[in-house]
Formats: sequence, structure tokens, C-alpha cells
Amino acid sequence: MSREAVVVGAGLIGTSIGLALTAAGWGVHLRDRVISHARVAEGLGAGTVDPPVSREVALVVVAVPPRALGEAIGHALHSYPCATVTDVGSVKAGVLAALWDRQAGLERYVGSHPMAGSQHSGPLAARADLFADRTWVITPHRRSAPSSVAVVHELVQACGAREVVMDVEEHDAAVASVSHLPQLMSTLTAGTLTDVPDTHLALAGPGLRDVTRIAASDPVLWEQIIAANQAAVLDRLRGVRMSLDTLITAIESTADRDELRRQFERGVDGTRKIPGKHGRAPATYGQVVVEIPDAPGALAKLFADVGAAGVNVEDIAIEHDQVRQVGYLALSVTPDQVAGLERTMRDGGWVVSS
Ligand SMILES: O=C(O)C(=O)C[C@]1(C(=O)O)C=C[C@@H](O)C=C1
Repeated sequence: MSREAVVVGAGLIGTSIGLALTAAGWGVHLRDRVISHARVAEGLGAGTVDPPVSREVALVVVAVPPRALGEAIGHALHSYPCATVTDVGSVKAGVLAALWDRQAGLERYVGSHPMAGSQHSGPLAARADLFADRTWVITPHRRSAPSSVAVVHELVQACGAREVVMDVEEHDAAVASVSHLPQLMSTLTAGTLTDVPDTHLALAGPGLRDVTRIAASDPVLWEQIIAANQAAVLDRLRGVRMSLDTLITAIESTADRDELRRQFERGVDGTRKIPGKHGRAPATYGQVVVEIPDAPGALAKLFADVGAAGVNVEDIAIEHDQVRQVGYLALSVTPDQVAGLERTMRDGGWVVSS
């Protein structure tokens, strides 16, 4: 089998897959409706924007938003006649149903879903190790060829993920519980903050940040995900509505606090059920925290200086000082690069927090 792959959609997930496949020795060809995304991904080392020889392509990964999946998968099956085609969409049943009756070559399609992402989107947020140690669900259907399932298995291996095989209906029910409902709860919680006064928000600690991180995710993408998994999500949400009523009654009841405590105990039980082993960060990085003035061009200059130092930044986070007009940019790098980067930044006139 050739090791030529096409990644359709050079966003966070597509570019991260391109980086991982390239590192594993695949030749990756990047495609995106927005050519600048594909070029940025190419610049990051995720593959090339040059077109492949279509019959030489063994794998196509479709990483486009949910509503565009059916058409993009159909197009890939048609354009790359020898390739296994997979997608990385968060909901599987609707896409398969749409392809089922009218799509030739369906035996070469095997759905999949990496359980990894970020609240940030676009190729610049991509990381080669985004999937390391994460679960990646493969959802073969009745007509999937075993040889195609094997190709998707290779993709999962190349990305360093942990494979789980599941049928599409079970997958969609599972992600309603472990991904879609948590997203909605985070979104609802963060939404309540919009009318909280700034003086109150200034007290926010890590607890609030923990429960609202994913609320910053792309609204257009999530609207499509939830709409695609309507029935399963509604089922879980109605359960939450009942729990919320029980909780309100428990808080109202001043005589009996048992029910209120039971609600907290149920929460503790729930956290204990999350398999911790695969939830940890895939790699441990060191951090270099640089102060940035709240001024136009400061961020671009900082990145230029980091780039000139030849350091590969694995992740970034920005915090704003609540009093001074500055921000703090935390650059995650491999531990052996921390001291050198701190020195270079200080030499370049930046204030580095130690
Ligand atoms: O942690 C994040 O930022 C995610 O994007 C996570 C997450 C998830 O719920 O696990 C969100 C949706 C995707 O389909 C896969 C991953």
C-alpha cells in the first residue's frame, strides 16, 4: 500500500492529523476551501498543497464541519478511487444514512472520531501530539471492507491514539453523554457570566476557568454538531432538567439537607467514573511566561522573536492582568528548551516571569 494521504480541511484537527501523519512517514496533501488555511498548514509542516496523483492515494481524511461532511466524503470516494476515506466528524449516523443509498464505493468509507480537540480553532492551533494517548473511535458499517478498516487503524496508530471500535448508533449515544452534554453545560454556565459585573468577575479563580474552557469553542461548529445529534442530546438534556428541578427543591428545603448532599455525592461518583488514565495531557511541557504590553503589534513581534530563536511552541495561553494594561503569554515548550528561550527573550528586551 502507498503511504500517500489527502487531508481535506486544514483546520485544527486536519492540520494536527497532517502533522502526525507526516511525522509517521506519510506523504500528506492538504486541501481546504480556504487556500490560505492549507498554506498555513503547509508552512507548519503538515504536508504539501501540491495535488497528489489520485490513484496513488491510500487514505483520505475528511476534516470539515458536520454539515459539509456528506458531500466531501462523496467527493473523496469519487476522486480517489483506490483510497480508504474516513472522516473525523463528531456525529456519525446521519452522515452514513445520507451516503447509504446513493454513494458508490461505500465499502471504502469507514467513519472515525478522535476524542481530542481544543477551544481554539484553525491550523495555527494544531499540534502533532493532539491525539497522543487520546481515544479515537472507529465506526465501521455493514459494508465497510476489512482492508479499509485496517487503513483507518493505521491512521489511529500513526497519531498515537487509543483505538475503540463501535457502531454508529452507539457512538452517537455515547458522545451525547460524554461530549455534547458537557459542552452544553459549559456553554450555559459561561453564558450566565454575560450579565455579571466586572467587579464580581474579577474574583474568578481556577474553578470557573475549568468549567468554562470549552464554552469558548466555535459556535458555528457546535450548532452543527448538536443539530446532527438532536435525539440523543435531547434525551440527556431532559435528564438534566429533572436533576435541576430536584436540586432547586433540595436547596429550597431548609429542613432537610440530605438531598442536597446526595446531589454533591452523585457528582463525586460521576467524576470517579471518568477513566483518568487517558485523560491526562499527552506530554508534559515547560512554560515560559512573557509579559506583553496591550499594544498593537506586540503579539506579532513576540512570535517573530520566538520563531527567530528556533523554538517550537507546543501550546499557548494568554491571561490579562486585571490591573495593569499588560497580558501574560504562557508559551509551552519542551522542558529542555525553557532556559534557552527565557534567556533569548530577556536578551530581546522582554519581561519574563520566573
Ligand atoms: O477538549 C476539547 O477542547 C475538545 O474539543 C473535546 C472534544 C470532547 O468532547 O472530548 C469535543 C468535541 C470533539 O468531537 C472531540 C473532542
